[in-house]
Amino acid sequence: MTQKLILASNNAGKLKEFNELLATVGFDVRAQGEYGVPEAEEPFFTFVENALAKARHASRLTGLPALADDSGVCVNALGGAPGVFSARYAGEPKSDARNSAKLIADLAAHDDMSAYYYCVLVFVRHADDPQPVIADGRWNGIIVPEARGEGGFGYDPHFYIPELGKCTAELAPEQKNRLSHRGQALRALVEKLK
Ligand SMILES: O=P(O)(O)OP(=O)(O)OP(=O)(O)OC[C@H]1O[C@@H](n2cnc3c(O)ncnc32)[C@H](O)[C@@H]1O
Ligand SMILES: [Mg+2]
Repeated sequence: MTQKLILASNNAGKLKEFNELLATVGFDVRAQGEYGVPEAEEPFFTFVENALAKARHASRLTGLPALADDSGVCVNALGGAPGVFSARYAGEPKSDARNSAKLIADLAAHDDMSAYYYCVLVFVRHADDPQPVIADGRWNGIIVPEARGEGGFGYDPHFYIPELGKCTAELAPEQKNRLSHRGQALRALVEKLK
């Protein structure tokens, strides 16, 4: 029997990627929205604390194991911003387009466009699991002002990978999953669960 797993996210882009990434792993993956779980608070200043809060919240409300992702884009010239604040960088309501526009505007006076995507995944077997399983991944790139590509989500039209000559929104889903911060973190997490 496959084990049910709640994905503690309301981000459609992430959910799509997790469904692709987890397709081969023996879990019956359900989005927290299917269970009426509302968005968790993300009050912390570290990715890992926010991911743990999201995982525990979803697990507590469903009674099922949960996997949460906290991620963001960290720009070196901005001291790592927007970082944990990536989803709401341009304020509420969340908007990928406004977040990207703010990032480009903030970088206008800078020369160093280097950045990285960072992702922490936290898996809890139950809400009070004292041994959450944690894995992370990082993907280096360059922020470019001109949007390129239709794929992915978030900052992907502006996140350029020099080795590929493409922005991450121009990659096929399998290629993004193979290389991304999220793909790296998920493969590391699955190894730990074996
Ligand atoms: O908390 P949940 O419900 O999972 O959804 P969220 O969008 O609020 O997720 P986060 O709090 O982890 O914020 C992550 C943000 O970082 C950005 N981001 C993370 N991974 C990305 C990726 O693969 N491609 C583009 N942008 C990404 C994007 O703006 C996300 O909204
Ligand atoms: Mg969030």
